[in-house]
Amino acid sequence: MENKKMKKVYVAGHRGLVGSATMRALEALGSYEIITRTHDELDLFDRSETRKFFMSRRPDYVVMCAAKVGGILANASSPVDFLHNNLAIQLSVFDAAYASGVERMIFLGSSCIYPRDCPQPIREEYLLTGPLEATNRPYALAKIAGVESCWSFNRQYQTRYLALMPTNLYGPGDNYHPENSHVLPALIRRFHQAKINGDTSVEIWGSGKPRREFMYSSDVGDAIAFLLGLPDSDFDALTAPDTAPLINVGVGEDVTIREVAELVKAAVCWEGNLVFDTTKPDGTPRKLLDVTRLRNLGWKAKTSLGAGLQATYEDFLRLHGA
Ligand SMILES: NC(=O)C1=CN([C@@H]2O[C@H](COP(=O)(O)OP(=O)(O)OC[C@H]3O[C@@H](n4cnc5c(N)ncnc54)[C@H](OP(=O)(O)O)[C@@H]3O)[C@@H](O)[C@H]2O)C=CC1
Ligand SMILES: C[C@H]1O[C@H](OP(=O)(O)OP(=O)(O)OC[C@H]2O[C@@H](n3cnc4c(=O)[nH]c(N)nc43)[C@H](O)[C@@H]2O)[C@@H](O)[C@@H](O)C1=O
Repeated sequence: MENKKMKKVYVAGHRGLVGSATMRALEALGSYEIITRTHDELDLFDRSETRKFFMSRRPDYVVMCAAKVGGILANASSPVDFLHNNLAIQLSVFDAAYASGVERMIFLGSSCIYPRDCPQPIREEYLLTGPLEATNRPYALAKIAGVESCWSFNRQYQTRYLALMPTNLYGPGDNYHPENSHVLPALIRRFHQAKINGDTSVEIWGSGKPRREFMYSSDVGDAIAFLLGLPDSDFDALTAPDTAPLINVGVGEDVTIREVAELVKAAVCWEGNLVFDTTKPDGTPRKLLDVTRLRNLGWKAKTSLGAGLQATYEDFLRLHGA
């Protein structure tokens, strides 16, 4: 029987929300040799060190989960960091991946790269058809540059780089910072604190009317493992030089922020009133992804919002105490 060499996968940002979910999914498969570096061990801003690492370890595949990431307020208050940090990391990794002959790369974009007011659900071809949402324009532009890098390398050098556009994500090990995090971890923390303190009301940013599509991080990890492991014919078709190499990753349904706040309130078992602070930004009114392309390849998310929230709250309790 043929003894096939295990593919060596470098998961960049393996301790983050998506990176840790990717690690779980790839480790469960048992068919890859996984290599990692913490931020302290390898700062991906450093192009020369990044190139040295790639040339010495020679990964076959790369999953690019390292990025500057944050919620609506973090994006609005540190636009330079969201633009420049992401561009810097991307320049280092694309350069090193090409120089060292990486066979397949999965780059992580985000659903916020699509135009603010584009038709719903959002199809991949709506990219660059209209103005972006102001609260995350710098981050979105950096990520659009990442998609364009994938496509440009595929066109100029016949590489196989694929950009995934995940929807809003949440799950174990998320960032629970009160101001800088995304809505779900922020609300888990705030409702939990209200329960401990015996508070009778909790503040929710914005009007509660924006709609968001939420995906549990283990599902995005599974989607990454699924796409990374596609047969050559399918992966080549997704990354062919004449094709925009991007694919949406979502669950196909969304809820309002008011509805998700009610779900978190129930998961935390807290009784009280929601108070909407309309001095805070709403951001994009809606960004529901069309996931037909991914479903046609044979992948679908498994975790319901209710089950994912319960598991995430249990993880929060483990990390931050009951
Ligand atoms: N979270 C979400 O809702 C969504 C995320 N995405 C995308 O998924 C990807 C992963 O996001 P997520 O897991 O949430 O982010 P996290 O912030 O949880 O993880 C990012 C990881 O990148 C590492 N990192 C950041 N800067 C550097 C650097 N200069 N050198 C080395 N490592 C670095 C971080 O390490 P350290 O903490 O030590 O700095 C961390 O481990 C991103 O590209 C993001 O845009 C897309 C859609 C939604
Ligand atoms: C993943 C995605 O994440 C960001 O975009 P966003 O979807 O707007 O993400 P968010 O989770 O921060 O907010 C979603 C909604 O929820 C409301 N909201 C209520 N109360 C809280 C709250 O307490 N915290 C936060 N953060 N939001 C709250 C908030 O006002 C908004 O209407 C960008 O980084 C973008 O670049 C990106 O990629």
